[in-house]
Amino acid sequence: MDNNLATREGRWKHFGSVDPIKGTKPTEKELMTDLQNSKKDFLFEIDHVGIKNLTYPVRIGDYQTAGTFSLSTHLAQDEKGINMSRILESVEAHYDKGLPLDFDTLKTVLITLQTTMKQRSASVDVSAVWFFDRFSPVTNLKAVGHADVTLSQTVEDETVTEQTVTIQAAVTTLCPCSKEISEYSAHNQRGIVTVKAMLTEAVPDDFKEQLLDAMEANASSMLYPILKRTDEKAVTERAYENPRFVEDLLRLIAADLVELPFVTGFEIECRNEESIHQHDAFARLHYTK
Ligand SMILES: Nc1nc2c(ncn2[C@@H]2O[C@H](COP(=O)(O)OP(=O)(O)OP(=O)(O)O)[C@@H](O)[C@H]2O)c(=O)[nH]1
Repeated sequence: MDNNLATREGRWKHFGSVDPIKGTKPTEKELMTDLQNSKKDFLFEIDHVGIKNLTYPVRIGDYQTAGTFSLSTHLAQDEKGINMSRILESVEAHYDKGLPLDFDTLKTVLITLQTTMKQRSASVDVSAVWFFDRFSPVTNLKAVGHADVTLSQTVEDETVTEQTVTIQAAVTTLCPCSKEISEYSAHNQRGIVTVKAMLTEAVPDDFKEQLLDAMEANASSMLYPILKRTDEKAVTERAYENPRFVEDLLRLIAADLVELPFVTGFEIECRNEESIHQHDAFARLHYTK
């Protein structure tokens, strides 16, 4: 074998790598131009500038999961750019085996971000799969269920000005019309429920659980990871006893959300993946208290 191929460096050169040139630009940070910090009239202030699609570990309860982050700040008219590296530094400052995915932690991240960027507002959206313990209805066997969750928050001058949570979960709906007109049986389907709730700044620790309960308890049946025969009988009969049109489910969830004191408004969409059609049925409403 060619001696040059016995080392990495030799192989790299063999495959076309070349030595770095002796450059003329500074290599020490203090001597580098800080273009982002240029000050003059740049025509417009910017509402949001930052990063998207950042994947970073988050913790929800006992489970660690992957969060997809968007983080941004305001930018004044006389500043050319933000120091983007400080966004990750602000997240890292509050990292503890994953970033705890709750509004208190997000607020501390945003205040760190706003302060280090010297801007008047900062915003975050984090989407993650929310894993939780789910027990089968009769045999009480534990397994892991999941829903999709997005937490969004904006702070201005260290005050929370906007806070929302979006939860998407799947349920069973059994068709009331089918039950009514058929000699036996009724078709059912998987319903996808999405709730975006506008929240007061103070929320109870179990705010996600309360919202998910409104979404699932009002369906014909909720979904379970493990079902033994006794569970399956209970789930099947529960669905037959609680038939729901897509409109029924939407309105019943809305009625529960109106009663939650920490919810100031909401948007709900229910979409049924129809089992007797190739299309889906859907209903959507928004409500401000
Ligand atoms: N402002 C801005 N930065 C960008 C953009 N795209 C990439 N960057 C990155 O921003 C990084 C520089 O981050 P800064 O935080 O400004 O680095 P720095 O000035 O050494 O950091 P400080 O010591 O905190 O001031 C570079 O590595 C760029 O890759 C962009 O469109 N706008």
